[in-house]
Amino acid sequence: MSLSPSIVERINRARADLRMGVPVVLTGEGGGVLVVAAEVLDAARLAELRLLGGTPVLAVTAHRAATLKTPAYDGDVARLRIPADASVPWIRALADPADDLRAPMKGPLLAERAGPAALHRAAIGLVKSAELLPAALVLGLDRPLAVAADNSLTVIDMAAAGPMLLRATPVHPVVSARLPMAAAEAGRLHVFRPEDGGTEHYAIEIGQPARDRPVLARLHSACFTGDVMGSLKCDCGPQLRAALAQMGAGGAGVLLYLNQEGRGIGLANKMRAYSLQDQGFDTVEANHRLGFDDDERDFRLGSSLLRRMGFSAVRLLTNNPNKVAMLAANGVEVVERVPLRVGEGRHNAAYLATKAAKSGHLL
Ligand SMILES: Nc1nc2c(ncn2[C@@H]2O[C@H](COP(=O)(O)OP(=O)(O)OP(=O)(O)O)[C@@H](O)[C@H]2O)c(=O)[nH]1
Ligand SMILES: [Zn+2]
Repeated sequence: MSLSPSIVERINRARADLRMGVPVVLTGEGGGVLVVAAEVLDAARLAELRLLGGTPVLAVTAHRAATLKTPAYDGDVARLRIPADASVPWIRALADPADDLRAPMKGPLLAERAGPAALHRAAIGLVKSAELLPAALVLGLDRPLAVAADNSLTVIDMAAAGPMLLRATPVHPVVSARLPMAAAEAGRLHVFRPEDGGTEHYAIEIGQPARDRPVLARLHSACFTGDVMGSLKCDCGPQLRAALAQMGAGGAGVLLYLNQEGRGIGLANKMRAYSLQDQGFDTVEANHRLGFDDDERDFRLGSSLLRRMGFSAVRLLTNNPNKVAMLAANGVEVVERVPLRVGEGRHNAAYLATKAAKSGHLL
């Protein structure tokens, strides 16, 4: 076995680089490109990047391009040309909708149509998976490997990385220990670690549920604001507590606490979405203006964890039919959907109505 990092490990290293503002080199169809996450771009790096020659573009999603009133010629992606005199705040404003209403962008923005966009799409995928705004400054390189070597940059070969990014990351148990809780004294917390070095996820097992019968289960996505701070903007905190209480009362259950904050966009982006909601956009529109899909979660994770724990059938506490469908599609039978309607109030009524109207949540 080699001591050098595998492709999966290099992808994770690239995520860390991108979060710090360090460029990453992607190679594949169309040669090679240098990528910097727009959110953390600074003037010094932009100046260095310009010295390499060529015209950088900002790769954004079609959702963000629609907000910027620019056509997305590459389907789900648009490549916006960055003028030679563009400043860092100007580039950031293309990526970040915070000031869209106060200072509408001065157009017209020019989008590239020629050439492949596969590496641009990959760049967006990488910055997104690093929980940054989905926008990347991308510069085509004539000699990508030489630029990477000269500057000690991480290189990701997309031919090797692509399949890795598409598959569900395997998760492995790390430790478990007894955890008596107010809702259930017979609790146990299991920690699972993904193989790609990403965030750990937790399972709370209540009682000793039989593995050969459907278990009362909940897939709960992390919500720091609701679960911990008691936010009234969503129903997550009351749902978490009600699910544990129901499992405690019945003597058995399993609650997966999945670290997919903000439907998979991370807390910083969720707070950006909240700020847009204060400007009048609903939860789905806010995600789109930021450049995200409505829901960026990978629900395959829930089925992997359940199967890893030996469960193959569940009675699922949820109002979200996508969770039911994704479990079924990934080898966990949902014998019953158990509705979980709690915590509705003045501050979250519109949020819940939008989820029902636009995201298919059941009332
Ligand atoms: N992006 C975004 N995420 C939000 C917002 N409000 C809550 N969330 C996140 O939405 C997720 C809600 O998770 P869950 O309660 O497990 O899922 P759900 O899709 O509502 O389905 P059920 O509760 O099972 O019916 C959490 O990750 C929250 O952090 C919002 O306005 N924007
Ligand atoms: Zn919440």
